Amino acid sequence: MRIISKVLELKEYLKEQNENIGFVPTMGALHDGHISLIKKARAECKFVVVSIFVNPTQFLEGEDFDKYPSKDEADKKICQFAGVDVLFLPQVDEIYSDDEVRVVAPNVRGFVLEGATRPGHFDGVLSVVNKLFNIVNPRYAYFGKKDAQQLNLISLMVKQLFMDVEIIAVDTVRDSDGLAKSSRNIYLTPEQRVEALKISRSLSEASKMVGKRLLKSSEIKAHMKEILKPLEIGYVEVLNREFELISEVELGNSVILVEALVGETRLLDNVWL
Ligand SMILES: Nc1ncnc2c1ncn2[C@@H]1O[C@H](COP(=O)(O)OP(=O)(O)OP(=O)(O)O)[C@@H](O)[C@H]1O
Ligand SMILES: CC(C)(CO)[C@@H](O)C(=O)[O-]
Ligand code: BAL
Repeated sequence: MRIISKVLELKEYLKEQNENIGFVPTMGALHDGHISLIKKARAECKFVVVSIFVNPTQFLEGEDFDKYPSKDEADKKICQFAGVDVLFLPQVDEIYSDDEVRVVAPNVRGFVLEGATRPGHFDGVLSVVNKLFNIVNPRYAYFGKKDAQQLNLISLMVKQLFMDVEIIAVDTVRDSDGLAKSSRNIYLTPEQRVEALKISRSLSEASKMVGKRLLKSSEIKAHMKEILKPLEIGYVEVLNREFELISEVELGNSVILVEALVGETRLLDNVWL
């Protein structure tokens, strides 16, 4: 595995590889969710690039940019073990300059759900993903369904900017008790971790309701909100795969999403039905 920090060095190195590149962008502190993205890329592509970059522009003032978990040595070992060809570790001052050309998230889809609690977050995500795609020039890029809105907006960017990359969505990996793996789970105390299980439970209960053909969004949301008590709920929504609100679950075309605060940690989860 080559570890490269410089943009031009990476571009030169990738030019020598005449293979389709599979790309997995991350912010590090790698866990089984990231590993499943990397494994899928490894299985499907001859050449795999992983990036680790804690992107400052997607954090709002007062968020956890300065304390975002970092596990450099463990991350390198994980990538090596998973058969990654290149680990890209760019520096902030090479990725960004003072007066930037900007990518802006769409007015509606970029400012609802996560975008409502974190206005501007998706401008930062799309800007950096755009830059990373231009640097790596991947044929396939792998993103987790856990961050469903991010996945939706990146797919939209690729389509609307006519980019030559295929976005591959990867299922959410969970702990054995159901909690979706997330780098931020390490912020949880043991008690908060137990509370956090209400999030995945609310979604599995929602799936059961749908299994019994109770499809009304309002009923599903009310039931989930009961289960989530007393957590502070960011949102509970039933959407179609185009990310539009729907009043009834459409099987094969729906996503139920939750965001809740556990202590000070904002956790996301969703189920695709
Ligand atoms: N549990 C998971 N299952 C599958 N993919 C995941 C999971 N968690 C994260 N990913 C995906 O890994 C990629 C990198 O995500 P990131 O490095 O932000 O990790 P994260 O665990 O989502 O971090 P955070 O705690 O900040 O949300 C994204 O495409 C994300 O959707
Ligand atoms: C896609 C991403 C790597 C952009 O910084 C980040 O938002 C993430 O890790 O999900
Ligand atoms: N996985 C989402 C990255 C973020 O919360 O900034």
